[in-house]
Amino acid sequence: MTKITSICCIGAGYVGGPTMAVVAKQCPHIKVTIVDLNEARIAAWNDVDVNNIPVYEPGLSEVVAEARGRNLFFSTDVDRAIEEAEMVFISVNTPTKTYGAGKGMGADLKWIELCARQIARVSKTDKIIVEKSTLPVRTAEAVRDILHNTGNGVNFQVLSNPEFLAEGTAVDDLLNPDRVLIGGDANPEGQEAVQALVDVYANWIPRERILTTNVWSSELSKLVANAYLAQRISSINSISELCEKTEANVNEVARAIGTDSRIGPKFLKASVGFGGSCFQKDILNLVYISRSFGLQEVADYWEQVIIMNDHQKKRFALNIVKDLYNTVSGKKIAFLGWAFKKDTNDTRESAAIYVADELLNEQATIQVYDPKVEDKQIYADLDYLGTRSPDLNKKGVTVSEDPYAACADAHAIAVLTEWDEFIDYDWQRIYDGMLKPAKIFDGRNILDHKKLRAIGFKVSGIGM
Ligand SMILES: NC(=O)C1=CN([C@@H]2O[C@H](COP(=O)(O)OP(=O)(O)OC[C@H]3O[C@@H](n4cnc5c(N)ncnc54)[C@H](O)[C@@H]3O)[C@@H](O)[C@H]2O)C=CC1
Ligand SMILES: O=C(O)[C@H]1O[C@H](OP(=O)(O)OP(=O)(O)OC[C@H]2O[C@@H](n3ccc(=O)[nH]c3=O)[C@H](O)[C@@H]2O)[C@H](O)[C@@H](O)[C@@H]1O
Repeated sequence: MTKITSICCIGAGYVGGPTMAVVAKQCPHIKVTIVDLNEARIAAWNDVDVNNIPVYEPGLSEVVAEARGRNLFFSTDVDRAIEEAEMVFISVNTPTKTYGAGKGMGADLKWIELCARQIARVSKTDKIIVEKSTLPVRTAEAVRDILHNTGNGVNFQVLSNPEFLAEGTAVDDLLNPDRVLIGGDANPEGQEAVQALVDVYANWIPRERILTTNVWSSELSKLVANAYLAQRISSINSISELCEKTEANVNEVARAIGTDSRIGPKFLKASVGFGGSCFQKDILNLVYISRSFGLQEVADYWEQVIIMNDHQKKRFALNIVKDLYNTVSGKKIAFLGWAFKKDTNDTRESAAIYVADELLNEQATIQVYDPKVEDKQIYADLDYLGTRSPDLNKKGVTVSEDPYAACADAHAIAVLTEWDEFIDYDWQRIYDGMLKPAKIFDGRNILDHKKLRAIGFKVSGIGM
């Protein structure tokens, strides 16, 4: 049986970095090298001040501090790390395609293919290749084909090992996962590779939580898990709109249904809409795959989750306009939060971007405060949409490092991210500094609405 002593991970992003740092922490006997083409990113992972690592996750800098230099290494020398490793994880980005067939729907697998070709070219010894990126079902077939047809005659086993961590809780999720999923071939070589990876995780995860399946079930389960989670959010968000028409309260409805053990309480928090790099991308991918097999009804069913989410983001923005007497032109709206959820500096597909875009179309001026997101990221997010010139985005949006300054002289505040610190602000002070009537649109239902109303705010939540 293969006992793994050296691992390479291609891709030092939000998944590769935390995942492999935890593997290194929990397995001091395994040398883990994380490689990336992005030199700035690797330099940041190697920064002498461990607080400057490029991914903000509670507890991550401590994990990196413990393992870095001992058995955890970050490098741009991709070839060397592949060559030295017995097991190579591929954890590169797999975004939605922006060109050609499947544009806007299918996953762009060009980085996966580049990795496969590089591994094939460089490898001089047998290796286990692990798909850590989220991939369309049957991608392993293509990876295997490239490895076997362009390699140096060495043996490769391809496993699927999708990652289920959520940002903001990545370290906890990795240390104590609900399950780890490993898909491999049924033949003896495939099963030996599966066992080698099971043995890595078994260093800290109880064996009964390590599930093994065939490769295709594993690849597909990742897309389905994200689709189910996102579907719950779109479902409760659809009900939030009905609540607003009927004087029902979506928090009460969520509690009432969530206490049914068959439904369960998680992922029932109505919001301004889900964001993050994966839910939308993975559902679009599922829709695209279904359509490519001619499964129109299946595709339409899942696509509705995205349609509902887009509606929720737009509805939030348009409610602000409506409530501010049908015009926000020249009015200042303060945004509390830009990240797609709390405890992360990640802004990919954040609802805040789309809400800002709608309000800028209405000629609002926006001042953003987010405890972890830098101004250049905010402008990059808006520029990426291509709705208006970078100059106009800079004119319409300013970024503040102080929440009180961001809210000063504003007509309204929109809460876009559920950062805990927002709850405990001195709301009287904020109220005093705002134009009246002072309005709050709580896109996360996190603030104490009763208390705010007592101060004098006009408060709108989601679904109430
Ligand atoms: N972000 C998340 O919370 C989760 C993401 N995933 C999946 O994990 C995968 C990676 O996601 P993230 O880490 O968020 O992406 P990311 O964009 O943060 O990181 C990917 C990294 O791969 C590097 N890269 C791309 N091609 C390369 C190559 N040929 N050689 C070396 N480096 C290369 C890029 O420079 C980048 O730094 C995606 O498939 C995603 O769907 C899965 C679970 C959670
Ligand atoms: O594949 C991925 O990338 C990951 O996607 C999600 O993780 P993540 O996007 O990091 O964060 P979530 O906690 O799932 O939140 C996603 C979005 O939904 C929103 N959300 C979440 C829960 C809820 O009840 N309501 C709600 O609006 C969040 O604010 C956020 O914008 C999944 O939870 C992970 O299991 C998965 O590994």
